[in-house]
Amino acid sequence: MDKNNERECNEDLIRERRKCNFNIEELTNIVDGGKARTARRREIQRLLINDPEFLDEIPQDYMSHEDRYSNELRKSAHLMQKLADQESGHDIHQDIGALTGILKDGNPLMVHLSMFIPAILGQANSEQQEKWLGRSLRNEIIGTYAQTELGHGTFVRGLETRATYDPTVEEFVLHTPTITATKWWPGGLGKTCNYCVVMAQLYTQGRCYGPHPFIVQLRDEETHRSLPGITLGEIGPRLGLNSNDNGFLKFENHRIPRTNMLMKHSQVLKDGTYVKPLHNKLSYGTMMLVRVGIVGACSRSLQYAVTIATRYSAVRHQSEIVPGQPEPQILDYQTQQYKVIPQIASVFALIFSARSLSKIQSSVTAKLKDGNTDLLPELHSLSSGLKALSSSDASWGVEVCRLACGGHGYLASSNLPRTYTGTTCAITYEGENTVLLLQVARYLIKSYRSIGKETGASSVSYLADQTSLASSSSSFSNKALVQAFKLSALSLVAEAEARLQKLCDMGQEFYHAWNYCSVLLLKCAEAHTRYYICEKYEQTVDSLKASEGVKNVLQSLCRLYLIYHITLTHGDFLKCGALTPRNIAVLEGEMCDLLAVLRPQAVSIVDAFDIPDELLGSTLGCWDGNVYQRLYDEALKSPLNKTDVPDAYYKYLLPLMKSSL
Ligand SMILES: CCCCCCCC/C=C\CCCCCC(=O)SCCNC(=O)CCNC(=O)[C@H](O)C(C)(C)COP(=O)(O)OP(=O)(O)OC[C@H]1O[C@@H](n2cnc3c(N)ncnc32)[C@H](O)[C@@H]1OP(=O)(O)O
Ligand SMILES: Cc1cc2nc3c(=O)[nH]c(=O)nc-3n(C[C@H](O)[C@H](O)[C@H](O)COP(=O)(O)OP(=O)(O)OC[C@H]3O[C@@H](n4cnc5c(N)ncnc54)[C@H](O)[C@@H]3O)c2cc1C
Repeated sequence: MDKNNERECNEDLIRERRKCNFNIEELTNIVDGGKARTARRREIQRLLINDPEFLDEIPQDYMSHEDRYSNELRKSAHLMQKLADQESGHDIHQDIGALTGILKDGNPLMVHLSMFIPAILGQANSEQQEKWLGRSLRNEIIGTYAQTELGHGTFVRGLETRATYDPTVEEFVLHTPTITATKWWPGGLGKTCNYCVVMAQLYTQGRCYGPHPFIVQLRDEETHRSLPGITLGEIGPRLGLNSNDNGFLKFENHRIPRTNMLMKHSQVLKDGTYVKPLHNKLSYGTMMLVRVGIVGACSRSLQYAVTIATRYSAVRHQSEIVPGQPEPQILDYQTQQYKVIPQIASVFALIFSARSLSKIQSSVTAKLKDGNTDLLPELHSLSSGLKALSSSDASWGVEVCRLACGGHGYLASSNLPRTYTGTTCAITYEGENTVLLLQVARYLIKSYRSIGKETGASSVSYLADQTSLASSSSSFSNKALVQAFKLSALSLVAEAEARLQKLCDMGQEFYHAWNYCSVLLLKCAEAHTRYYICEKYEQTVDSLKASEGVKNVLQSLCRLYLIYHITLTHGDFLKCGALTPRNIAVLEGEMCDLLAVLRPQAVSIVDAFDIPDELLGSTLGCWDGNVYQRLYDEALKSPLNKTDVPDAYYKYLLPLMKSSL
């Protein structure tokens, strides 16, 4: 689509784009993380969208279960080949964002890329990397990450798969002792992968040392047949991601060499001696890494959904605001603005916190190389909290965007249903959100109780700021609003700690008290993580070197985000005295003003997300706004439209209609 050719474009969108008062390209660079990143993303996307191999012969929704898998595997393999053919020197994980939308519904090689290779990088020692890293990067072997079992996903310590060391032959025996120990869910496990990293309980010298990672060959490298002692299969249709072959796996006393235990952090020596790691949760490192990646992935899903909803809201006319006047664009309704524009604001919140988290991760990783694990709990807490809030915010945001598109948003061709199912899964996988938030709460309570002890953990240093509890601000600057979030989080943590302590003082065991307070603890974790996001948003926008137009747009979006979230949880702000009822009323009024300020810029802001139509894949969100013709053309692709009278009519309807004659 030639974006300079206005003749092919819907008139409403032309008018919207003429209202733009900022430099779109500059904002695109901010979204991508710099000019060079924008250029790289565009280079990759051009490479992909001009390649006919990525086209589907028929829309996926009309394909059989087998054909969907096969079609997506075809494209995934082609994509991997294409990326491998690219000039070297690029980190493929940096480029993952650019690939959003090219593979449509959970591709079978995703976990190879996002977990198997990172597991080798993070858990294998240098000899093991020598053996498996190059081969997996060259796609000579394809792997997955097999941790979850039928009986246990959340509680990793409860996994039942066993890896028992046999020093006489220097091998581990992998075994699935019960039905509930069957590995269940890993992406690509069913039919695609020939290797995997398995998390299994390590037994040596008669003792269990807990879950550890092992690399296991599953299928013959020539015939692709499952190896003896291994049962593999696919788990069946899911809410979404149905092009993937999420699988199951059972071991029947399957033997692997000792050197297949991934030994970067802990080892089993030839005689069976266990050498423990520097920190006993280092074997959970792959999960932590992916949680960081999920924050960025959620921001991208939301960019897709809100681009579709905003453009559609500009094109769609319905009802009337002024009686008797022409039907307005639905984007003119304040309630529609309230659906869509906070989601635009949310995209930037997620982008900026993803970037901040990624920086922290790099510095923790660098420290780990020197044997320093001090900041691991901080990273665990932040990555858990941000994974949880980003996935729930984005899932809710995508759903709101679908609702904002009325009936057409329910159509597969809008690409909103698939964007939703491809986002909501992140609430569950890689650590179910409630469970991760309770991990954050655990860290908060522990930190609160150790106030005064220097831990170097900056995300919780505010818990020591007891004086701020008593002060409510009369100023409404963005900084002051962030302070209100801080106060709200601090007061919730203080309240939860006091409640826990009271229950313990009354004679309850700590773990029962914990469970009894867990709804409040969840709120603490959410408030703490929300404060983190708001603080990063405010700081990033404040310190941004940008033109006045871009800065103004981002300031307004940031302010909208702060006020929107205050209004959603205003009870917490009132309860701790951070804000008064009058303050809340004033802020609610200001929120509506901000919606009006941002409304004329909305289409241009989503244009700055710069998502090519071919990747957006939506009849409602295309750049030219030619919505109705596209909806009609897509409907014609339904196989039911091949004939005027379907066979089913003769088989079922005709006999029914004639039965009473
Ligand atoms: C690389 C680019 C990536 C791009 C990504 C793009 C998008 C991705 C797309 C698709 C891929 C994803 C597919 C999905 C794959 C999966 O789902 S894999 C399976 C994931 N499974 C989970 O996440 C399981 C969740 N459960 C857990 O993580 C743990 O069981 C638990 C943390 C909930 C509890 O562990 P447990 O061992 O029972 O510990 P506790 O007793 O609760 O706590 C003891 C202390 O340990 C601390 N801790 C726990 N985890 C960590 C950690 N990772 N690091 C540091 N510390 C940790 C915990 O805070 C406790 O500390 P204290 O004793 O000091 O309080
Ligand atoms: C699309 C998809 C892809 C996946 N891919 C992979 C993969 O590649 N590899 C892999 O190993 N796994 C994978 N998984 C599995 C995934 O990681 C688990 O489903 C997830 O960790 C949740 O575990 P669970 O299913 O055991 O849920 P459960 O823990 O059984 O959760 C059920 C309910 O119990 C609650 N609950 C559980 N424990 C607690 C607690 N301690 N406190 C309070 N509430 C609790 C939860 O909050 C939830 O409401 C995938 C899952 C999905 C949906």
